[in-house]
Amino acid sequence: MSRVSQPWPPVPVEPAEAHPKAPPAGTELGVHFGECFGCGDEVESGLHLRSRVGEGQTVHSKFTVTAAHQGAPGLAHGGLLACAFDEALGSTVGNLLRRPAVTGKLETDFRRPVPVGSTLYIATRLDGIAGRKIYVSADGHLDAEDGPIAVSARALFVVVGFEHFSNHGDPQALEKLAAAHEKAKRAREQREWEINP
Ligand SMILES: CCCCC/C=C\C/C=C\C/C=C\C/C=C\CCCC(=O)SCCNC(=O)CCNC(=O)[C@H](O)C(C)(C)COP(=O)(O)OP(=O)(O)OC[C@H]1O[C@@H](n2cnc3c(N)ncnc32)[C@H](O)[C@@H]1OP(=O)(O)O
Repeated sequence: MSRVSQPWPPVPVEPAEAHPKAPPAGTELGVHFGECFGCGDEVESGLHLRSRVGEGQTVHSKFTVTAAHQGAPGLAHGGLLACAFDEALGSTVGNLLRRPAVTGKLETDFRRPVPVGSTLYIATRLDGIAGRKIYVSADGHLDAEDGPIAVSARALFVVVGFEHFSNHGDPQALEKLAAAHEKAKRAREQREWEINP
């Protein structure tokens, strides 16, 4: 079977311009929800993925594989690696475009094993927009930002109304997301104050 994939994005797209209020390059992005398995600080065995805005339409994320993330002995579970990419890609869409969106399709290429104890550096870019459809892709580098690519992913996110989360999930979803957003903003201001008092 060939590794050659279909053209990407699969449909004609407009360039994805960052929202005028998108956080600038260098900004450390906070937890979007404390109970999120991908980034939440309240989930002990979660991925605790952390992200920083890069230059252009990019976000740089990283997470360290622990014993809680194993599939085969000593190796990361592929589904958890896919989760890390869903989080990194979703964070890129949400923070750079500031539009609520959910994953419609997520494709992963697993190229090298990812051992427990290694850190995956995930570089994500916005590839384009077609109406409500947002195309985004990422490479996961092993143990360094320029390390070998262990996993690549590409995804379609579909823009939804904020009511998607309260109608289909927790009725308090919007309040919980807003509270997490405020907490992340305060933490960011505190960090900036410590760096530039
Ligand atoms: C998650 C938190 C978000 C919080 C947002 C708040 C603040 C944002 C700030 C920061 C966010 C930070 C971090 C976020 C981090 C992680 C994110 C994790 C994301 C997830 O983990 S999220 C869970 C998994 N996700 C789902 O739970 C989706 C279930 N699903 C549905 O809810 C519907 O399925 C939906 C809404 C996708 C579409 O439904 P719909 O009825 O609204 O629209 P429709 O079906 O018409 O699709 C419209 C156009 O997309 C095309 N299309 C759709 N799906 C396609 C597919 N699979 N392949 C090819 N094309 C597809 C159609 O073909 C059509 O294309 P066209 O317009 O050209 O005809």
